[in-house]
Amino acid sequence: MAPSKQYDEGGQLQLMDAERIEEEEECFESIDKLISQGINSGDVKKLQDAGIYTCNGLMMHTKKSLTGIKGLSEAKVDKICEAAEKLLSQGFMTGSDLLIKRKSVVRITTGSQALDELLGGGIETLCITEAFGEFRSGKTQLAHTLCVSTQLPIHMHGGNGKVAYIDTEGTFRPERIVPIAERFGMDANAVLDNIIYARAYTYEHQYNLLLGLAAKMAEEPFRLLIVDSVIALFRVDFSGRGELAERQQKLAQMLSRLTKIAEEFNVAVYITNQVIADPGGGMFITDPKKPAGGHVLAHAATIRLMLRKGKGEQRVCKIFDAPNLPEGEAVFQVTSGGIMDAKD
Ligand SMILES: Nc1ncnc2c1ncn2[C@@H]1O[C@H](COP(=O)(O)OP(=O)(O)OP(=O)(O)O)[C@@H](O)[C@H]1O
Repeated sequence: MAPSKQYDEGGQLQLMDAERIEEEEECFESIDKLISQGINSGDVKKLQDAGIYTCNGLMMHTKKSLTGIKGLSEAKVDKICEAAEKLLSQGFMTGSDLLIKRKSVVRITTGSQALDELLGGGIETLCITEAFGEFRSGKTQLAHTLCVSTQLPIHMHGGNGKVAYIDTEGTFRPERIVPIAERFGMDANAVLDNIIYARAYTYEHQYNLLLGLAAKMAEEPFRLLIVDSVIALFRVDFSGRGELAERQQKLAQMLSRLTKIAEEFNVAVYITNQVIADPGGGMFITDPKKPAGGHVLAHAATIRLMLRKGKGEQRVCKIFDAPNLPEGEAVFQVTSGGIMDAKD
């Protein structure tokens, strides 16, 4: 196994030896382990070529989709799934076991204590957090701050891991990372090296990037995936009412992929969303805006945050929907050093 990375006292990501990382990081079974269960390496390679790098990821595919992989017959797929089941204990678990599993959830600081408190500690791994709001409400600035804070060690409320950034609007600015890294006392170049970035131009490109990401996440310790914005390309590539059903179906597939990545690799998925006018909101609603993406997005995102502008550089975050967080709001501020607590 290649050497992986760890932080020194100053919070900087450093190379660490393979054994230590194996103890700490293994939350999935590599697909190579199927070979020890009698699956031939050629078939394992076919799975990898199809973007499946872990047994956990394999179990998230239906047999129908696996037999769609060139060279894998139904009989082979049955054998492969049986072998993967032996390596994993899927199926039912007790509530106590689940509680232990939930202990692996990492919460990554947003840079603002008030916002962290609202979120129960920060942005969680194992699920999707969505931020929606008007333009300039701070969604992308929060994404930039998370790019840096994810690399902090756990005891500094970071995620001790790398970041993958999919940008559909061309709004990522590496130069913004520099002052944010400096604010956290980190070396900006090292921080930038630990962010992998891709610009997506079509919804298909966006989906294919996610498939390719599994290979990287199986090899290196990632803790955050950002898609900014998740819906923009769908709104461009599908136009008009006639294409709405197809758009929602493709969007659902992509969101399902994001959920699986979150669970397979214990990463936090942070997506941004746009708002659309809500003509159904009625004349008594003061701000008739709602998140785009309809029910499909509403069901996929576990934690939904609504951002809006406050006075000056202040922004307000409201919990719009979350299974285990009380309703509430937090005020924060966008600064050159990223997201911080509001000054007054
Ligand atoms: N270096 C900086 N220092 C202070 N504030 C900044 C800095 N850079 C950006 N901002 C603030 O962040 C705001 C932009 O926020 P952001 O790009 O996160 O918006 P957004 O919600 O992603 O909007 P959009 O939908 O347009 O992408 C700017 O209006 C500005 O107020």
